[in-house]
This record gives sequence, structure tokens and C-alpha cells, in this order.
Amino acid sequence: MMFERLMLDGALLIHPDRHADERGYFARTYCRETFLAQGLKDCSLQCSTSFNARRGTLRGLHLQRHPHGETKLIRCVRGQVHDIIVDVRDGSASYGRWHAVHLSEENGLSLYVPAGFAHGFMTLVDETELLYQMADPFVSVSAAGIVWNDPDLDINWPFEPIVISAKDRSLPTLKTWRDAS
Ligand SMILES: Cc1cn([C@H]2C[C@H](O)[C@@H](COP(=O)(O)OP(=O)(O)O[C@H]3O[C@@H](C)C(=O)[C@@H](O)[C@H]3O)O2)c(=O)[nH]c1=O
Repeated sequence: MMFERLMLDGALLIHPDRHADERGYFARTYCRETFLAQGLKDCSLQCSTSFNARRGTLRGLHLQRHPHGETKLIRCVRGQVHDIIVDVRDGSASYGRWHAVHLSEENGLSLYVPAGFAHGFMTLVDETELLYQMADPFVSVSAAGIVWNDPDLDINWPFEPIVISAKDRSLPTLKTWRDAS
């Protein structure tokens, strides 16, 4: 595994070592000991899957409020996504800045998202599936979100979403959310 630090402090992209032969490949995708040695959280408390039937499905931007901040490790196991993280940590030098990564079954990359980041993605092909490994439990009352097209964030999405939940459409802007918190 190779850990690549991203421009938003604390977020990482993890490249797997693929041992390839005529059958395909073998690759370790997670190791608790290595994560702890890297100063990361153990992302093995909960695992969840997100299946998306159609290209252009947008989920996000989601996070959990303090004190239930949620650290997660995300990998695309089928299809591909344009994935977005936004730094909304109080006092962070990069507060309000976003970063995009391409996650796909081909590249096998895992994205480590620390607590205090909002996360969302748009599927680029039909039948796309993401695997989540959570370091912290899901706490529904602490679930929060920022609207995908917040003009202040000015996120560069590949195209207009085709499928998005009513809940995600009506999320507040970062400023509105912060002012209300
Ligand atoms: C996230 C989550 C949802 N649920 C339930 C709540 C609800 O009934 C149903 C669907 O929830 P949502 O609509 O919030 O699912 P979704 O929009 O896919 O939520 C996810 O979005 C992406 C962007 C993330 O980063 C994830 O952490 C998570 O917030 O699943 C759980 O039981 N456990 C969980 O961990």
C-alpha cells in the first residue's frame, strides 16, 4: 500500500500493491496495523455498501456533526465515480476548500476521509458500487450535509446530476449550515 497525502491536510489516497499473474491480481486493501502506524484511525468498525443503478447519481455532501465525527475509507468496487471531499473543520487553513478524486474499479484507490470533511460523489457509469469502511458508528441524529451546488464552494462536477434524493437537493449551503450550528 502506498499512502499519498492530498492537498487537504489529513486526507489520503491509498494505492494498492497489486500482485498480478495470469489469473488476475491479489491486493491487500486494508491493514489495521499499517493504518495505526501511519497515524490513521482503524477503519474497521462498520462496513457499508452503496449501489447506484444509474450514471449521474449524486449522493452528498454528507458528514456527521461533532462529537460524532466520522472517519471513513472509501473504495469503488464496481464502475467509477467523481468523488469530492470538502474541508469543513473549524479553524482549518483549508476550510471551505474541496478536492476531487477519480475512484474506479480499475484504479482500486481508497480515499481516507477524516472526520470534519463533507463527502459526496457522482457516478460516471451505470451500476456503480462504493464500499465504505467506517472508523466511527453511524449516528442518524448527527447526520448533516451541505448542498452539492453551493455557490461559495463552486465545486466542479462533471455534469448536472440526473438522480439525487429530495433530502440532498434541500441541504443547506455551508454558510447557512455553519450559521445555524
Ligand atoms: C449512512 C447510513 C445510512 N443508513 C440508513 C439511513 C437511511 O434510511 C438509508 C439511506 O441513507 P442516506 O440517504 O443518508 O444514504 P447515502 O446518501 O448513501 O449516505 C451516504 O452518502 C455518502 C455521500 C457518504 O459519505 C456516506 O457516509 C453516507 O452519508 O440508510 C444507515 O442505516 N447507516 C448508515 O451508515
